Amino acid sequence: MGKLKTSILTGFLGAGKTTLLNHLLSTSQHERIAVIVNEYGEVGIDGKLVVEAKDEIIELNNGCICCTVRSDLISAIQALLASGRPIDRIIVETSGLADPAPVIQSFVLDEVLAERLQLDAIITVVDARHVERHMALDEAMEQISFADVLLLNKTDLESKESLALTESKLRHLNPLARIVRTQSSVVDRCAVLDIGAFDLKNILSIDPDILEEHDHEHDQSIGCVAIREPGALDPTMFNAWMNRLVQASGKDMFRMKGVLQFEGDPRRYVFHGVHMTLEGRPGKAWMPSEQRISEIVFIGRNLDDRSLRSGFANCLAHLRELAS
Ligand SMILES: Nc1nc2c(ncn2[C@@H]2O[C@H](COP(=O)(O)OP(=O)(O)OP(=O)(O)O)[C@@H](O)[C@H]2O)c(=O)[nH]1
Repeated sequence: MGKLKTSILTGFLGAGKTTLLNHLLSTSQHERIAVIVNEYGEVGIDGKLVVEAKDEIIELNNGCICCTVRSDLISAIQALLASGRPIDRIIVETSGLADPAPVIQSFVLDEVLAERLQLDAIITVVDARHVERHMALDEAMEQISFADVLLLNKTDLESKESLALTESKLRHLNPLARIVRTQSSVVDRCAVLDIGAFDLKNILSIDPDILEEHDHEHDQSIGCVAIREPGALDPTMFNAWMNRLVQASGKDMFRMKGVLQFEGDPRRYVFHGVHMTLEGRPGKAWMPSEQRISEIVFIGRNLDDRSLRSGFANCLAHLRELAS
């Protein structure tokens, strides 16, 4: 029995990992792909944004796959393998704050994973617009250094000159990785899957201690606030609040994402923020039988939990009526 190909998708918060995952799933034809999605926050949004229902999606939330939920990753994959379900490939999307080294370590050191899986490549998505800012953070640097393929994404947002400069910085940090420029993470599957690029020797040359167990810590000032709320939001108030929020704290607000219930709208509203860039679009309609709940996650530096919660509450339509 051949080993099951496994790819790790990594890249800093908001770089375009889920967009890439969706692209790979929607162009997968008959392949059966098991997807493991890891999110830092206790409310998992990515699982709801992954397109293909035919594929198996395992969510590992409330912690980073590189530390708190690392053993969950190993157990989830072991359970998947033991289930005997037919699978052609595994794709693991790490949280945007994950250090890839301990994740790689799990694939090399765990006996079951090492025997049954073949780590095909580490694919790192880089946000061309925010890469400079992200490079100040260890996690982002590690994600770039360990990559076998670097997707320089969001090319639509930057000039040719800026892209060339970023590419030379990436090349300096990781001379071995192939760099592919992308918009909306659209890439030829052959450039990222079944490329057999992962090589432990390369990884050991970057980090000779990678196979040693050692504790690592994330920057303690970076945190997460997650809100789940059944009340409908007033879209005008919500948009105004978001604009004020990014003006005031866009630098430290790394990521916002949510699936929201807007007053009078039969569809979900899918919302993304990456620093100052905000994007939203209507999503799937709510089913009559399901409870409509807005979920939003904020990840950033020195987040003010109380003010985010009260800002959100101020946008609730039923409170607006009470106030007037
Ligand atoms: N302008 C532009 N926006 C993009 C591009 N690729 C992705 N985005 C947007 O960037 C935002 C984040 O994309 P995701 O795919 O959710 O990013 P992610 O890396 O999975 O985010 P986290 O899981 O939170 O770390 C979304 O609003 C996307 O629509 C691109 O090439 N250009």
